[in-house]
Amino acid sequence: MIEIDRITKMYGDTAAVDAVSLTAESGTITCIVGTSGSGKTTLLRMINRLEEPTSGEVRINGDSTLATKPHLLRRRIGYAIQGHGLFPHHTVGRNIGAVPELLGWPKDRIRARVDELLELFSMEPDQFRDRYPGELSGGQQQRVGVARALASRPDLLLMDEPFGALDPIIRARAQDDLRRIQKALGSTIMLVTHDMDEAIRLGDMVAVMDGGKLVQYAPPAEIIARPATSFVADMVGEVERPMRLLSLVPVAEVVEDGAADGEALPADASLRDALSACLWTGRTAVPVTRDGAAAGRVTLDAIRARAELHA
Ligand SMILES: Nc1ncnc2c1ncn2[C@@H]1O[C@H](COP(=O)(O)OP(=O)(O)OP(=O)(O)O)[C@@H](O)[C@H]1O
Repeated sequence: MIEIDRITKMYGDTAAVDAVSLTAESGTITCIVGTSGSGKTTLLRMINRLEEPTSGEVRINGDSTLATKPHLLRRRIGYAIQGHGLFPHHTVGRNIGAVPELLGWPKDRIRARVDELLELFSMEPDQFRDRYPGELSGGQQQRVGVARALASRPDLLLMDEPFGALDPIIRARAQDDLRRIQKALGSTIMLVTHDMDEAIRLGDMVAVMDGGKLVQYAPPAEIIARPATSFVADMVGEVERPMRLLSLVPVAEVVEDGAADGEALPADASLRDALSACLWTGRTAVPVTRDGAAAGRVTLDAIRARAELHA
């Protein structure tokens, strides 16, 4: 569990981060979202003490980060930034194994971990282990950067706009990969982004920052349905709220008995996908499959009911 307790950073008379408190459960993703200058990066960098707080503290599994020397703390906390920061003259394998090497892991354990991570990130170890960063695409470099941050099984992974440099299609894939890998490894992640879509898509919890203050800390569905301030509402975007709500609900939640014509959707597709399928085919229901077998249908009425605000 990560507890951020009234943490503040002053630059002169200005609070870049103003008494922010939040608790993140282990094994979850927390997305910190806000406009430029709202204090997101400063908040993130106070967690691994790249910035020292003016006041307040952070506890990781109950221990204050102030009790550990910063360089030792940073070995327990992974850090991935936009542009990945790989060592250009080291192979992919050495890049990923950098922190385990610092921690003195035996060579065969490092090698096994590097291969395990490459496989998780869908990069064939034999093909990629000995390449140099310059021989990879931008998306592959970014994956190696995240793999490196995860290599020592850190208590916590901090990510600052990790997908900022990727084009939209690769970015969506990178987000899906991160979600899958986070679930597989049970990692705890805090991720900074200025993109509300990314925060909603990735976060178990979303922390919205404005002018150094935490203005809302809630699950994505609540941020969309009940924005705490007009700033949060603006970030969510009024017109897009119904579509955003639909994108959070799997078809499985509203599937009903019965048949429908047309191409079936898997039960883990979102209601946004189902709506799109209905509109595109001009039908009022789409069939649903689970593990390849027919599982019923989802109707336009059921989708509509979930897109309306019940606030
Ligand atoms: N070293 C510093 N000295 C003085 N002011 C600083 C310093 N670092 C950050 N600030 C100020 O603190 C505020 C918060 O900055 P921060 O980088 O945390 O914002 P951010 O939300 O991450 O923005 P961005 O998305 O643009 O990176 C800004 O007003 C910034 O100018």
